[in-house]
Amino acid sequence: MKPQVVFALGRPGAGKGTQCSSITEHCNYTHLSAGDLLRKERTRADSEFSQKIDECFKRGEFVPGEITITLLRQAMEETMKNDKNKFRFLIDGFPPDVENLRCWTQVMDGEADVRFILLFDCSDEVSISRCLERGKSSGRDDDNKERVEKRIQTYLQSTRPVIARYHKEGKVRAIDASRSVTEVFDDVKSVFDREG
Ligand SMILES: Nc1ncnc2c1ncn2[C@H]1C[C@H](O)[C@@H](COP(=O)(O)OP(=O)(O)OP(=O)(O)O)O1
Ligand SMILES: Nc1ncnc2c1ncn2[C@H]1C[C@H](O)[C@@H](COP(=O)(O)O)O1
Ligand SMILES: [Mg+2]
Repeated sequence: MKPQVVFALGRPGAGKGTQCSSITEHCNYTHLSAGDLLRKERTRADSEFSQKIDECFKRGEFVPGEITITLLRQAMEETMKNDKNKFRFLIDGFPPDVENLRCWTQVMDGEADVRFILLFDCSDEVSISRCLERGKSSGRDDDNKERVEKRIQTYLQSTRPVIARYHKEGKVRAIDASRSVTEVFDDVKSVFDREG
């Protein structure tokens, strides 16, 4: 089966990771977080990509699409090799910019279908307050006010153009992510029920 992909995008702390975990429990989707795959690869001593990933993270730049897509592709192939029924993927935090989107289109068009984009919509205030709260226990070095504000600016400048492109194709399913986890998930479930 050709992989069926849903991208989850939204401001930092919008709840992408939280909702994606629930989706995998209720629907037959495998959750892949681009950020988590990159953070893991960054620490692998034998990785051909770790140095480049480290440089990009330190500079606050996005890792080139070639690397991120290689990791996503490996994760998808591994999942499908273990269970051929697992061909539905929920990819969280990707594509973060038009360069990564261009690369995805070049490499993956024909190999995977992008079904729709789940857009978790919330204000800057909600984004900041959730990241700061998460920062009390997450251990993530980007969960502080300065870095979150910078990540919001990057989201607006770099990720919004990606969303605009998918919007033109009628593929964006926007959800008000500022409500409670359960209320947001009710809407998420409705989207998956409708889209199949
Ligand atoms: N609807 C919600 N209401 C209140 N808190 C929430 C909600 N959804 C998630 N949270 C909490 C859980 C986390 O501590 C924090 C951020 O959620 P998380 O799912 O990690 O966001 P995210 O994956 O979109 O952020 P990032 O892009 O930074 O990884 O907010
Ligand atoms: N190419 C990339 N795709 C997604 N995320 C990337 C990429 N290059 C660097 N990153 C960084 C940006 C953020 O620091 C994290 C995103 O992780 P998240 O858990 O979604 O906040 O990864
Ligand atoms: Mg996340």
